[in-house]
Amino acid sequence: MTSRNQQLFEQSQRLIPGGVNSPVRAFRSVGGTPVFFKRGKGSRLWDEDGKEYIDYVGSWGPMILGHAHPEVFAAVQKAAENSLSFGAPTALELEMAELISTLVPSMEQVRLVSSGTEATMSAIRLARGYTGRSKILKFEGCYHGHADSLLVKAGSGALTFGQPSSAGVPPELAAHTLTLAYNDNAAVEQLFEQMGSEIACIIVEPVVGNMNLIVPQNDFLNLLRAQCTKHGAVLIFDEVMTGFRVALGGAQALYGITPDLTTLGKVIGGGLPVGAFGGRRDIMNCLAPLGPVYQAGTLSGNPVAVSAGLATLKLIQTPDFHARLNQTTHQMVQGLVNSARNAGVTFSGQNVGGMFGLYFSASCPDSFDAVMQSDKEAFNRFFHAMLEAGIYLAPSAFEAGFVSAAHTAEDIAATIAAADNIFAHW
Ligand SMILES: N[C@H](C=O)CCC(=O)O
Repeated sequence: MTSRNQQLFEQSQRLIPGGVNSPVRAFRSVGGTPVFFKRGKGSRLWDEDGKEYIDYVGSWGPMILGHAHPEVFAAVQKAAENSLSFGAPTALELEMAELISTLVPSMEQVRLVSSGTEATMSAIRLARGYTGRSKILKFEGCYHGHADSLLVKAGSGALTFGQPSSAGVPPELAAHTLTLAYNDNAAVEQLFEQMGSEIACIIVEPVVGNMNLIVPQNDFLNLLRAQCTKHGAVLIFDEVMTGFRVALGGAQALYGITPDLTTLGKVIGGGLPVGAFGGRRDIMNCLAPLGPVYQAGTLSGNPVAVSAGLATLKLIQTPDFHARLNQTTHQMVQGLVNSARNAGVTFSGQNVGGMFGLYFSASCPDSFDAVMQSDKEAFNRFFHAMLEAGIYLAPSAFEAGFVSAAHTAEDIAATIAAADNIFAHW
């Protein structure tokens, strides 16, 4: 009998390209039918066929409190009663800007947008406008949303489908995007030596979550800071994924580095579409209406979305929130690593706070090349076996996973037990 998931996917493919509204949802690299979800509560999801899952995708990061948190829901309801949108300033967005500036002090000024892509795209334009330079530097396998300048050697879905650069990006524009290997200090130094005065900015995921999970090594982030300062380039930390997740103050607080600009998304909207970019006042003052860099948005600072974000940000400030999230995530990852080791399966894993990476390789990769060498077929097999067991992992070997505060000891034990069973029959 055809399941409702399958029926919905067949119908969707007729009306929506690939049947999905974002490519990574399509299960293309892992194969099979994407799951159509109907309901979520805490750490759990239910699909259209009524099957229950423990969720480690968390809507790709925003659901740090789990699904349908009552306080977030109440805040949304209250805001919605006053109107869904004004297209004008509100006290709520001021409250959000104040909170962001307090939690992420490098963000002296903030502008709200509606997605991570808008945040990074705007930050790049601002960096170019501020410096009067055109070239930008990004790192292979890092993904900063789908704006033209940033879809060059990109991670996430672009990498999952084997096309890390996109058709439709004019070559003349892509030529302004320079790419180097993440964690390659010598290459960065050499590039800045050769053409530092032409580079407007470096944009980097301080912990990469779009080519699986890669952590910065050998003082990489410090080196980026030093090179930008020396050559007058703007350092942009793309904290869309890491912001409020790896630590309350994001990766910049965890590693003690101050970027010039920061981009935020995901957790800041608590599951509704909010993004933000911000940083040094002198740079932010180049934005219209004060300065010559134009950036705008009809729904920017939307009151309903901002209220979900504010409620979420308030709840994650409770003492030990991030320490507990880190501990839960670490226990889950180590459980899977032990389970594979006991069965003699080549597997590794690591986490930074509530973000984790699982790899079918002997050790955790530290570069794009190392990730590419991991066993993708083994990942796909593991993914499907876990899905069958009711554990929902990201449907790609190139995406980080996420744990929420709603994940319980029972969830972790059930996840490890599922992996024990899978690896025992590997
Ligand atoms: N890695 C992407 C965002 O962070 C996954 C979400 C998407 O592209 O739909």
